[in-house]
Amino acid sequence: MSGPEPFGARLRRAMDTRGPLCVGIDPHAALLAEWGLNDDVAGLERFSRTVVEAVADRVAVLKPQSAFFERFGSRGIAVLEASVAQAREAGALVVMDAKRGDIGSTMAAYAESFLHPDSPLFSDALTVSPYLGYGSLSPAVALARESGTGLFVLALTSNVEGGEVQHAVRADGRSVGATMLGHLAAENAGETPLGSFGAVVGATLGDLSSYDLDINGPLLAPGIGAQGATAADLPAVFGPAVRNVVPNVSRGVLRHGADVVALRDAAERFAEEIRTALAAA
Ligand SMILES: O=C(O)c1cc(=O)[nH]c(=O)n1[C@@H]1O[C@H](COP(=O)(O)O)[C@@H](O)[C@H]1O
Repeated sequence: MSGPEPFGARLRRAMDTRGPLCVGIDPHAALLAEWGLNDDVAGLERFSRTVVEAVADRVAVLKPQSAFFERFGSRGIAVLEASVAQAREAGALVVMDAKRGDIGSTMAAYAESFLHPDSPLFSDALTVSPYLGYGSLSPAVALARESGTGLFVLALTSNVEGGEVQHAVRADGRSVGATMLGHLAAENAGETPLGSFGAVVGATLGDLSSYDLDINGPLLAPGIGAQGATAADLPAVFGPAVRNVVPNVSRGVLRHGADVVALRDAAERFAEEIRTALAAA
């Protein structure tokens, strides 16, 4: 019996048809103010609905940042549920950015919250932290395989503080970040056209040629726009793995709101810069 189509295959198709851009839905209080919205549930709802309306029918991936919804408690979560459903309905894949990570039994509950088809927050993929040990993620890996969803595992994050953990060198001489990439390569072995278990690798990190980024899975690359990286940096940072990169832009697009057309144009400019960079790679 064949199960649901795996996330990696669905993502590859979306990237090939729509381009690889991921737009973040990050309703910062400062952005709500810039958009002329109140920092309340109505403002949150309007913000998220506008972003979804502007880009969910054209970009491959939308990535809501759960923290900005959790800030408003249960009513914020209700807005998040609606945003996920609307974005998926419009044909975008949704990566829930909740960065979950815990011991096995609790991890299983986190996984069910986002990756079980019956969950109100069911998403196409979830960001997870492997820093309780990669093996602690195994319930999420198992559920993702079953439900045709994916994971993005924090491997080499875009923030400078990440280095003290991710660049730390283990007794076997490999860095922690490289070890996470190795686990993901094993997870994705033999999958075509692309595995479902991705890594988060910041676009801000400069030359990564000392890392083996060939994990046969997607590389979610935040850091373009507000954090200083550009689309033109992608080939130099990612080398041959650039064709599996899903570049994320949040504030770089969102600061152009509150108008649907302005947001759409901003996303299109980033998408075009990414196309140009990849064509030259
Ligand atoms: O997992 C992530 O998405 C993530 C990982 C990382 O290493 N760095 C990083 O910035 N992010 C997220 O990516 C988004 C970046 O937003 P902007 O800097 O506004 O484009 C935020 O939602 C961050 O939480």
